[in-house]
Amino acid sequence: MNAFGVHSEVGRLRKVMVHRPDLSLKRLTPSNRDELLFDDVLWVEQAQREHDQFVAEMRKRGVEVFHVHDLLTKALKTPGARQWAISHTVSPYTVGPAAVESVQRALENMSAEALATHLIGGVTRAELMQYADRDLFVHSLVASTTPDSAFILPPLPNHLFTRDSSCWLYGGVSLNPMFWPSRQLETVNIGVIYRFHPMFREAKFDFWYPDAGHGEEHDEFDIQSFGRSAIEGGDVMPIGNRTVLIGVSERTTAQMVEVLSRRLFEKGAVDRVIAVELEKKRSYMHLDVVFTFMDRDAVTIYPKVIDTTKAFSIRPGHKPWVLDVTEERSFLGAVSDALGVKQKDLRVVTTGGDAAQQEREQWDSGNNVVALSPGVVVAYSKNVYSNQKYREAGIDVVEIDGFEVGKGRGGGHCMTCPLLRDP
Ligand SMILES: NC(=[NH2+])NCCC[C@H](N)C(=O)O
Repeated sequence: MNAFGVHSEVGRLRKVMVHRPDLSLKRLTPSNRDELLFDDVLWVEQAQREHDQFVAEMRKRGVEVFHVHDLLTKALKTPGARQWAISHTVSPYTVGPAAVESVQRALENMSAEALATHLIGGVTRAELMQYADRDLFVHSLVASTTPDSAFILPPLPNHLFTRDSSCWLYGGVSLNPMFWPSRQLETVNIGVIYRFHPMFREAKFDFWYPDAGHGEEHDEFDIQSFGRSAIEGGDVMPIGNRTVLIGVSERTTAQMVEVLSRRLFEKGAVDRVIAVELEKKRSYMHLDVVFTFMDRDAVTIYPKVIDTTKAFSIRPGHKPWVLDVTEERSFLGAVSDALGVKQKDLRVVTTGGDAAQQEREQWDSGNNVVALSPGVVVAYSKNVYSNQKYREAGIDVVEIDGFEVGKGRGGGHCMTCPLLRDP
């Protein structure tokens, strides 16, 4: 068995990457939380307790859990990693041309652990000055006009949602160009992990996107080339049977679905991509907030969105650069067809309660469950109406608290990046 690869949405989860709330979440304030895509500030210690509970439930069931901060610290100790991380994070685009050199030098002076902390948690001018030369002030307008407590490098609180910055599709991984500027640097950190951490360096797997190998010798990864072509892992699901579902959403463009589909077809990794169109709206920012799998033949849906959505199947065309795109009669019909389940046998469980309760629980990630094995899912305890329905449908629901961690709008599915999962 390969060390990494994700072959379904519900097969036994064996390895997963998560991010424990840390400095980056302490940086959230009422004035920056909007731009940082959080609906409120968090009580970070409580968020940590909730996250620890989530991790404990997974470990109890045999899942090997890796933390982003640990992986990044270790990766940064590999020769070349520090330089790659710093040069991809600190550019004229992030700190202004005049400060690039001094900020890079300052980060060079940090230990691997401190560097990981600040690549995730951002760095204020005051913090940076502990590591930087005084000439930073003389040359940089950015440094001169940034107050001490303001950021020279931004915090990345959405690292909490490891689902989005990268995603595994069968035997390879995609490092995703993310839609909002406030999330784009996450992919650099995650890229450092996959490129330089010994555990990944020693493993055999493909990079679906960008098309690059391990390490600095294949360095096509350039944050500044991120244009309109965005994709986020919350929209992407390898459901098995050589099929991938991808939401075309606020965060994932049709252009990028084509790019990734073509690449997966060229590499012979999949035969069919089902693209599902979602309204571009914060509450439905990704496919996985309105639709997730609970069992081989069971899904949870937010009916208001899924009942009316359009879906298209994309298959390899007659020439390598051509794609065959056909509209499906219904999204759930296409999903059952791809799974080899008769549509009438697909168990579709809707968000619980009346219309108002459904809207509230969808907002609180009631449809965003993560399966640990077929029929066993993790869900927030606050979604009482939905959880009860899942149980009535025969699903084993493991409840965790999500009062604080949920404020960024994500549940168990968003907070996990599966690294190894059975078919
Ligand atoms: N896979 C997901 N649904 N992730 C949720 C991401 C939430 C995050 N605050 C954002 O807006 O980007």
